[in-house]
Amino acid sequence: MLTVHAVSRRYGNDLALEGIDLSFENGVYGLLAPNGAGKTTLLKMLAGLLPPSEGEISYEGKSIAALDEKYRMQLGYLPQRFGYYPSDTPLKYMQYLAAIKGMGRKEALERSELLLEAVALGEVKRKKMKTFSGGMIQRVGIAQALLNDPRVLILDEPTGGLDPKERARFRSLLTKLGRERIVILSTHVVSDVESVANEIVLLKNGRVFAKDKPEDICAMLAGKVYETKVPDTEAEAFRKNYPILAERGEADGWQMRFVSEGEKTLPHWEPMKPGLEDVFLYVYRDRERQTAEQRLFPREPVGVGEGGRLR
Ligand SMILES: Nc1ncnc2c1ncn2[C@@H]1O[C@H](COP(=O)(O)OP(=O)(O)OP(=O)(O)O)[C@@H](O)[C@H]1O
Repeated sequence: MLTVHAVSRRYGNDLALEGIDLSFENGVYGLLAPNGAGKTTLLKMLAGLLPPSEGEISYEGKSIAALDEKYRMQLGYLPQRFGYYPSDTPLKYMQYLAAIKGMGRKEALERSELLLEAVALGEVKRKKMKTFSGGMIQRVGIAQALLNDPRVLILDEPTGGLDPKERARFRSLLTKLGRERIVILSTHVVSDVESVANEIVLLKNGRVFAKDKPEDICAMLAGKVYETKVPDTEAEAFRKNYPILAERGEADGWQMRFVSEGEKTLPHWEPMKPGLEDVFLYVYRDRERQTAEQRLFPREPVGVGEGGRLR
């Protein structure tokens, strides 16, 4: 088990994270928050690359700072940006990293080939990485994080640059990996983790806002999400009264998806099952930005989001 106990992290006088308590067992954990919320800071501390300003992180009951090398042997880490030589092939790059980790030549070659196959780069393993797309590079990053068959796998925004097919393949790889290790990944894209994470961690204002199964996180908004058609003349007032999760401009008004905290409902409000994206949008709603946006684009349709959902 990996535990975070009363951890805070400062940068100068700024407190990026405060009083973080978390524990992770085998499974997939999605660390979900908008940019700048402290995801990278938390992951770097979990990877032992950044010391907490206060508190302690321990693995199997021992401080990771004290375990040091022993912890690193159990750890796989994919940083947000990783360094490689563009003229290297993925196979050469993997073998080089395997050598650094102390693997013998034969084992390094076998393991590198196996992992490159697993991320569907087997056919291009001897091609120079400078010819690769962003998604292919990201898959090399995922493969290298698995070189030492880690018990703890930490991935910082691993799906950046992946196309929808690559994302789907990555999600199925995650599910397999999470069966026998701790997998923690950060993202600000809800659909990356909604279907595969055993638990979601939401960070807000430098603290843990929630840590729960996706369905229990969604239950936070149970009975509070509705959709309705609002005529143009009433749209402005409606937006002021209710947090809007999504809206779409149509010929006869606005199709609004919104949250109502009150007991009172209207007959033409259609109750909706809340999804993780609804909770994300609600928890991280930014009233000032929404107001400014509405002033700038008062009648612009917002469009349809991923998966055909309104945004
Ligand atoms: N080295 C640093 N020096 C000063 N402030 C930092 C440093 N690293 C991060 N911060 C600040 O700490 C806060 C959290 O940043 P962090 O990078 O952890 O967030 P994040 O959720 O990972 O965002 P992103 O996805 O954009 O990387 C931000 O306000 C950021 O400006």
